[in-house]
Amino acid sequence: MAFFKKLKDRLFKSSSKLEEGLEAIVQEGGEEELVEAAAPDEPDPQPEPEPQPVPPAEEPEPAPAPPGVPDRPETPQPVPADPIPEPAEPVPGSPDYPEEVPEAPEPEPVTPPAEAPQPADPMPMDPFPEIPAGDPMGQTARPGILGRLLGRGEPKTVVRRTLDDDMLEQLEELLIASDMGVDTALRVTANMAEGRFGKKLSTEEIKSLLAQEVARIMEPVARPLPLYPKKPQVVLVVGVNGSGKTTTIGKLASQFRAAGKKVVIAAGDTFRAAAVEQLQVWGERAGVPVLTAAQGSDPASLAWDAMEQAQRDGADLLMIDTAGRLQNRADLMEELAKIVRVIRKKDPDAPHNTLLVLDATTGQNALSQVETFQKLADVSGLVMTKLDGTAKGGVLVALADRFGLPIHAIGVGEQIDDLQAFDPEEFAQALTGAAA
Ligand SMILES: Nc1nc2c(ncn2[C@@H]2O[C@H](COP(=O)(O)OP(=O)(O)OP(=O)(O)O)[C@@H](O)[C@H]2O)c(=O)[nH]1
Repeated sequence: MAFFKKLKDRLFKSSSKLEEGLEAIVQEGGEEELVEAAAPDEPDPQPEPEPQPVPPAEEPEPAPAPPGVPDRPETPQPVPADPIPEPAEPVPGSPDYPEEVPEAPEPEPVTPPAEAPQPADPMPMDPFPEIPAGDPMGQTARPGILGRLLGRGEPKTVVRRTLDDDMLEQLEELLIASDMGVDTALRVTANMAEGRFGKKLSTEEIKSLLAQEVARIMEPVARPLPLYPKKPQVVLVVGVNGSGKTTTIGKLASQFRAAGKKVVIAAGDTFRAAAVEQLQVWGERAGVPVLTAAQGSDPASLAWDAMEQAQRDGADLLMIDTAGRLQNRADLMEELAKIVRVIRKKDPDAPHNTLLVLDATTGQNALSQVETFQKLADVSGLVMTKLDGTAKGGVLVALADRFGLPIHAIGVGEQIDDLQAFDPEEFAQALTGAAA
């Protein structure tokens, strides 16, 4: 599936929440204006995003689905029960002459007719029939008809609202409610307003401005996991229990393996049998060996063994899962520090990456998790999971704005291929619902 479509589909909760909010703000104080209908036969620009796979190997994506759906022909209007009185009797045989004179108007209050009656000659009130694909009628019809069929020439309206203090305040509130955080929401709205104060804006224009601002903030942090010419490159994976560490390790392992890399996983949360089993399942799925140790044994000792095996096997990548018990931070800090001390005996530069896995559904809580884990470990980058099915996708903007840590990937589902490289523009469009 095209990356953009997938992300947009999966982020629909965040996007629809923002879209609805923006729509409501503009409708509230806006005025309807007449606009020229856009020429529907203009070429629709369809940028083809080239998503960067998380591992270095290119994962070709099929062309994305068109981001915008062209205007559908007008929905057929049910013929009013009381038709417009005809000034004169239509002549039988004339195009206006109805084939059957109805006995009496039959209102259908519950279900509209599947197909509105189609008198021989279309009148202005007639529903416009759909043009079947390839129907030459669409080519040969009179320009007026074609224009009408395609919606051209129809008077269209758009609601625009003047950007004033009230509207700015509402926008700020909406962005805060979308988990962007107060500071980021203020900065984003201020930037959106710059040079536009007192101007009239439609929902689509605001969405597009918002998407630009979001993309600008996200651009510097969209960085794939850096790969070093080190064997093995050690990736320590940290995060609270349930954030998606195991799943992310499995997905990453699978992608790296598909890119031709040799991967070893160490199940470093030795206290939780379920966590180890889960990692073994993912290792199997990814076709990658998972090193485990007896329950309750020292994770640092497992890390040492894993380092030895990875070196022996000539592995490119060693991913070490860790415990996520924040209840006892001192213990966790010591455990992580010990793992690092031990692997540094084998490679003074290890771990080369310390990935913090965050769960998007926790919203603003993700910010405090970053702060906590930065104290516990030397976090080098983030993976944000569960962006599908949450209305809290805005937290990623707050994270980028506040910490500037690289976002290496995002999780958009529970399947093995549901880990995507982070693309700031596509994310911004998916989040705001702006057209590409
Ligand atoms: N929808 C969705 N679910 C995810 C995603 N990533 C992980 N999950 C689910 O989140 C739950 C927790 O994921 P785990 O990978 O087990 O999390 P963990 O951090 O390893 O948790 P512990 O094993 O408890 O330490 C599982 O049910 C996963 O299927 C994602 O991107 N989207």
